[in-house]
Amino acid sequence: MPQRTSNKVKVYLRTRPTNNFASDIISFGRDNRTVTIHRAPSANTVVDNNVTDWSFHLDGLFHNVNQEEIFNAVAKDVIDRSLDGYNGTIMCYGQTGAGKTHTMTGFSESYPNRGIIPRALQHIYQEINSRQDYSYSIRIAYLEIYNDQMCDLLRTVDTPNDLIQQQLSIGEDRGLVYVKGLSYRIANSEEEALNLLFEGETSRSIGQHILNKQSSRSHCIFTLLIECRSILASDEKYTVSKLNLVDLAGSERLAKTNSQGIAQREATFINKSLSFLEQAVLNLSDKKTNTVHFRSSKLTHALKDSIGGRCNTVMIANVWPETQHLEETVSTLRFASRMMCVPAEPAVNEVVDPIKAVENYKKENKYLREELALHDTLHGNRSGISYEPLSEQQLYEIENQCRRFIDGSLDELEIKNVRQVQAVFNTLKNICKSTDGEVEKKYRERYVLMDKNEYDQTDGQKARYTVAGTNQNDNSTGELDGQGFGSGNAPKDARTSKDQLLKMTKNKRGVKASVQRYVSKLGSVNVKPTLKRNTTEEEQMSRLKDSRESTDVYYGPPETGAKEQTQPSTPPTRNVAFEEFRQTRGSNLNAIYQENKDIMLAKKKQFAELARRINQTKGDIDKTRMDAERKKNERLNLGEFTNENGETIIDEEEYELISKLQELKANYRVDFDNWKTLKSEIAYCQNLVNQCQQRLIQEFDSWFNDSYLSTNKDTRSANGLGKTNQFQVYEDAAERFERMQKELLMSDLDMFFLVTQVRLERLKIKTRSSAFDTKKRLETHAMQDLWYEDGINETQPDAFM
Ligand SMILES: Nc1ncnc2c1ncn2[C@@H]1O[C@H](COP(=O)(O)OP(=O)(O)OP(=O)(O)O)[C@@H](O)[C@H]1O
Repeated sequence: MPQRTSNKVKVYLRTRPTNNFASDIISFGRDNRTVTIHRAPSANTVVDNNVTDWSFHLDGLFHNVNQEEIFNAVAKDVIDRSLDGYNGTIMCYGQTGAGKTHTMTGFSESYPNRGIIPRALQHIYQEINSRQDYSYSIRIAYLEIYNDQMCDLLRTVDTPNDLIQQQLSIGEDRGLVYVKGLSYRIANSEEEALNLLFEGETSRSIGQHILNKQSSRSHCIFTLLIECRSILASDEKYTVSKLNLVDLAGSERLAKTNSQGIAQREATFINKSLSFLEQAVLNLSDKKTNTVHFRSSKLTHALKDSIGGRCNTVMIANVWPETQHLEETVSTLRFASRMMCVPAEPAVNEVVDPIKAVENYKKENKYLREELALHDTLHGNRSGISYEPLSEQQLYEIENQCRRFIDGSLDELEIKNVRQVQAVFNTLKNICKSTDGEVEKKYRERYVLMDKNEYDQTDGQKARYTVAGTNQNDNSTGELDGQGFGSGNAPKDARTSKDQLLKMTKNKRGVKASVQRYVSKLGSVNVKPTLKRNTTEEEQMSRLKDSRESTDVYYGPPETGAKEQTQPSTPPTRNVAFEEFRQTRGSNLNAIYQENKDIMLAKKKQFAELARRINQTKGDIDKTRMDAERKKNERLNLGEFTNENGETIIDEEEYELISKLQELKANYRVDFDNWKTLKSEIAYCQNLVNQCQQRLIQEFDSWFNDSYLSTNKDTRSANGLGKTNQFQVYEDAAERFERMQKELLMSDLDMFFLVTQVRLERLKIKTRSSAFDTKKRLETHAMQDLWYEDGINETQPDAFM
C-alpha cells in the first residue's frame, strides 16, 4: 500500500464484517485508498437537493481483514518508532458497534482475534529482547474517561470511585500532558503487561443497547511509558516515549439505540465529548486557526499531546457498512478526512540524565586539565600556573591588589589566568558598587535628591534644595524625607532661598569631616576600573608644561554634556564643589597655581637658609671684630712697631683676624645681595600665586554657576566668568579663597592644630622682634611674613650689619 509522504496524521478505514454490506452504496477504489458512497435520491420527494455522492481518500482501506493484517499494516510501525523514542498514538474512532474495541483489544478469549493492544505488548517485549544494546523500562497506565470523569483502571488500593476521580487531574509540563494521580505500573515482561491489561479490562464500564450488547460506555486510553537507555554508550541522554492506544466510545443516535436512563445519559456524554474532539481536530487541521480548545473536555485535554504535532499518530476509522448506518459511516469518513489534515512532525523525546551529565562533565574537565597541563609544560614558562578555583586567601589578595591599583600605589595587575582575570573584574565591580552605595547614602543623609530634568522644569534655582518634611499639602509626589530620590515637584514654600541656602551651608560645618571623606569617595566614583592605572604626577606635570607652552590652554566653563553625566542632582556645598573643581575642570589652573606656589616655597626656603647664613656670618663678623679689637689694643699697649717705611707692624694672629674679618664681610655682602634679589623674586612669586588664586576663584564661580546653579545655558556662556553668587555679595575673591581654604583646613583636626601652632610661633617672633631697632624689626617682619605665610618654621635672622 503506497504511503502518503506528507507529514500528517495517518488514517485508515476498517469495516466491520457484515452479511448486509451496502454494496450498491459503498464501493472501494482500486488504489485501496478511496471510498465512494453513492446514495440513491429519495423516492418519496419530487426534488432531492441533498448530496448523494461522496468520495473520501484515506491512507488505506481494510475491508474484511483479520486482526493480524491490521496490526502489521497500521500499528507495527508506530510501536517500533515508540521504542526509538517517538511518541505514538493509535486511535479507533467510529459509531457504536463498528468494531473499535474489537480492533483495539479484540477477544481476550480468542488468541487469533486478539487486538492491537495485546499484539503490541507481545511485539514490544520481543523487540526489547532483540535490542541487546539498550535497556528498556516499561510502565503501564490505563485511564478510563466515563461521563467526563477520569478513572484509574489499574488502581491497586480499593478506594471509592468518587475519591479516585477527585484525585486525578490533568497537568502539563513543557508541552507534555500527564494525569496526576494516575498509577503507572511497571511491567517487566509481556505476561505482566497482559495481566495489567486484563486487570484494567475487568474494570471498564460496559453497557448494553440494541446495537451492541457489550458497548463500551467510556473512552479508554491504554498508555505505555517507554524509557530507553543505551547500555554501551555512557551518554547522559536517554529517551522517554509515550504510546497511547485509544479506544474511543462510539457515537450513537439515541433514536436508533433507544437508550434511556443511565444509558441515555452516558450517550449524551459520549456524543458531547466526541463533538469536542471533532472540534479540536477541526481546529488542528485548519492552518488559520491558532487556538485549539483542548480543555473543553477531559478526553481532548488528555489527548492534547497525542494528536499530531510531535506525536506519530494513526487513526482507524471503524465503520459498519450497512445501509442503515450510512449517515454514521459518512460522518465517520468526514471526521477521518479532517483528521488526515492534522499536521504531525514526530520527534524523539530526548531527556538529559543530570547525574550522568555531571559524570561526563567531570571526565571531560579532567581530560581538558591534563591537556592544559601538557600544553603549559611544552610552552615553557607557564608550567607553574594553577587552574584550580581561587581560594578565599587568593581572592582576598586580589581585592587588596585591586584597591591598591585604584589608589595608585600599585602600577599594574599581574595577569596569570582566566580565573584571576574574572576575579579582578568581579572585585572591581564590587568596589564600584559599594562606592556608589556609600556616595548615595551620603547624599541621602544630607539632601533630598531630585532629578535634574525635573528641576529644570521648576522655576530655576529656588527649587534646588528642598527641606525635609515641608511637603504636606499639595499633590506633589516628591520624596521629602531625605530617604529617597525625589520624583516630583516640591511646593514653593518648601523651597529654600539663596540666603537660607547660605545659612544652611554655613551650619553644615559640623559635618565637615564627613564631607571631606565624602569628597575622597566622590573622586573614586568616577574611576572606571581598567587595567591601566591613573597618570602619575610626573605625567601630569609634563602634560601641564606642554599645555602651557601651547598657549591654547582652556580654562573656560565645562562642556555641558560631559558635566551633566557625572553631576549629582543636588549641588554639593561650595567647599566640596571647589575641591571637585580643582580635581577636574580647574586642574590645569590649579596645577599652575601649585607650581607657582612650589617655586615660591622653594625660594622661601632658600631665603630662610640665606638669612640663617647671614646671621651666622654676622655673628662671626662680630666675634672676629672683637678679637681683632682686643689684639689691636694689646699691640697698642705694648707700643707700636713700624718698618723702615713707617708702616705699622702687626703680629700673625692679628693679621689672620683682620683677613678673616674682611673675608666674612665680603661673604656677608654677597649673601645680602642675594638675599635682596631673592626677596624680590619671592615677592614676584607671591604676586603670581595671588593672581592664580584670584583666577581659580573666578573660574570656579563660573564653573559652579554653570554646573549647579544656572539653568539657562545660553546666558551662562554669555556671562563668561559666570553669575555673581551669594558669596560675592559679601566677599571679594581673595577673601573667598582664604575662607574656603580655612574651612577645608578646619575640617581636619590635625590641620587645625598645625595652624594654631603656626600662629603661636608667629606671636612669639613678633614679641621677640619688638626689642630690635625699627630698621631691623621691619626687615625681620617682612621676612617672617614670607616665611610663615605657608607654614615654614625656619630660624629667622636676628641681626643685621
Ligand atoms: N472485524 C471484526 N471481526 C469480527 N467481529 C467484529 C469485527 N468488528 C466488530 N465485530 C463484532 O462486532 C461487535 C461490536 O464490536 P465492538 O464492541 O468492538 O464495537 P464498538 O465499536 O467497540 O462498539 P461500542 O462503541 O459500542 O463499544 C462485537 O461483537 C464484535 O465481535
